Amino acid sequence: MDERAYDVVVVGAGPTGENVADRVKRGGLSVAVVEKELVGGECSYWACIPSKALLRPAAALDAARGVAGARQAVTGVLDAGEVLRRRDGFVSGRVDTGQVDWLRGAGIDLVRGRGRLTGPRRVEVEDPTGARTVLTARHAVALCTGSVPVLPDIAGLAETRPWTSREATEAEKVPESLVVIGGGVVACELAWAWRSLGARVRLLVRGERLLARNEPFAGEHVRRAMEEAGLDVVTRAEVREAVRDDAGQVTVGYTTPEGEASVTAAQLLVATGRRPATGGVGLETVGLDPSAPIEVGDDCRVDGVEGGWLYAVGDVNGRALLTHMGKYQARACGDAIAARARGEAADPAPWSRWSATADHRAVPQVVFTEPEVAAVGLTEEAARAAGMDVRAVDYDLGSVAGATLYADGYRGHARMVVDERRRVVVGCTLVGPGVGELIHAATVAVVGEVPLERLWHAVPSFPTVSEVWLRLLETYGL
Ligand SMILES: Cc1cc2nc3c(=O)[nH]c(=O)nc-3n(C[C@H](O)[C@H](O)[C@H](O)COP(=O)(O)OP(=O)(O)OC[C@H]3O[C@@H](n4cnc5c(N)ncnc54)[C@H](O)[C@@H]3O)c2cc1C
Ligand SMILES: NC(=O)c1ccc[n+]([C@@H]2O[C@H](COP(=O)([O-])OP(=O)(O)OC[C@H]3O[C@@H](n4cnc5c(N)ncnc54)[C@H](O)[C@@H]3O)[C@@H](O)[C@H]2O)c1
Repeated sequence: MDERAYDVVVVGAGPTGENVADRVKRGGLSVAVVEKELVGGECSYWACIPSKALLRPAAALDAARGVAGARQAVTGVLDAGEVLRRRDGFVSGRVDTGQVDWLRGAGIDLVRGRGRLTGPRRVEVEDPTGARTVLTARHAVALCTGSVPVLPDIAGLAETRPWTSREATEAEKVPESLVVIGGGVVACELAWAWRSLGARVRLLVRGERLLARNEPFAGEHVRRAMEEAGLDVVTRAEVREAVRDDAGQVTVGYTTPEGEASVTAAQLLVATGRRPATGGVGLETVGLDPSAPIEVGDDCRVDGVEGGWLYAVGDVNGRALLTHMGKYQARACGDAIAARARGEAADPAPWSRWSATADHRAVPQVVFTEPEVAAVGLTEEAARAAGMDVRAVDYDLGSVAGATLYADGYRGHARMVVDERRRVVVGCTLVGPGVGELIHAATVAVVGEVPLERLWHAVPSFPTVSEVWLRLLETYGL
């Protein structure tokens, strides 16, 4: 068996693994990345990139339709074939040559195959032909294996061969109709995308509202827009069973407080969450329980491993399932590995460069529905649950001058959550067309713990939608 030694071995070449490898290489260490599928990971080929490519044309069309004068120039509907072709361009035919070239250029070795820990600092890789290579790591192994979709235990569901986010982002044809189980980000974005391309869509949501992790008004705005677009949203729906008939149609039976109901469609998408991809990675060979979540510190070093050489970074540690947060963790972790290899302690104290501190209080996220939902930090409810004395300040985004210019009849809402003891912003949620590009200002305020009195001097330009900051501060009482 081929055996090679490196300073660092990274398992998984998604955005997280690529960034860990990049940082340790910049830190002067040799590094190999193991990848079983495509360099670039889920994000590049079946998640962020193709889903946003599917959603962007509808947003562009809505933007034009929202402005008198431009509206009259838009007389047709989306060209679904062109949208799918554009999406295909972004995933490069699911060939990873470009990303492999980047790895090579950065001096990072790629080992294709499935990686598995077989003991301390040891990773065995099996390639598709069955050939095995052993990689040993002088300093660290970083598991960056991502996450996999969860299929709930519903009678008949697996036999219907439902779409997960993979099939829903790579489909080559618009289904005539689609049932979606779930009310989170994947469900909302992909329901919206396929509706915009012409599918009849029904969303079956178990809870009371869409996007339940966000401020309640976020889901309410999105639901209203969906219903206006002819998308059917059923809340408090408990799915009982699913069956696909000989003609290929899927029927899903569900129960609501009003009674039993069913829906038949050409396709079914299950979007009920994701779990860390820890299956078969050999955690038991290094003394960890493979059925338990991997516990890590803020430098992503795994707790309970003798010698402290194992790290778990990105989706696999379950801290914040977002590409930008995986990359952020990768920068902290990669720099910590490189510093420790130089003999430095690299203490992951809060806000040090070796700590992913923002994971706890300042995770930004944009949901690319129409309206968009952009949020960072804590919701009012989460802040109260954390024991903070907070005040939520609300403002109708549609009455900001910049918003009225941006779109006729602009509808949106903003909430700023203020920690009253420290008089700093701990959370912000914006809902409305184009708000995704506004959220970074809030992220800076939250991470910087900027006192409101100083924030007052951050003057937003007139007439931009960002003037909502002035209005929020005035509403607060400044
Ligand atoms: C539909 C959808 C849309 C999304 N949209 C967004 C978005 O707009 N913005 C955002 O920030 N996040 C988004 N996300 C989340 C984002 O995709 C993930 O947070 C991100 O991909 C995590 O990166 P990662 O590198 O940790 O894992 P992944 O991207 O999953 O990469 C893990 C890699 O490890 C490889 N691997 C796994 N096991 C092994 C093994 N044993 N050996 C070798 N290789 C292995 C896999 O093949 C894969 O390439 C979306 C997710 C979904 C499902
Ligand atoms: N734009 C973005 O940033 C973006 C886009 C897509 C995905 N993501 C990330 O991917 C991750 C996964 O997204 P997701 O939407 O799959 O997960 P999620 O956890 O956000 O939502 C899961 C949904 O499924 C429902 N659900 C769970 N079990 C169910 C069951 N048995 N029956 C019916 N409904 C059930 C939940 O109530 C919830 O509505 C998220 O953490 C998100 O951060 C991000």
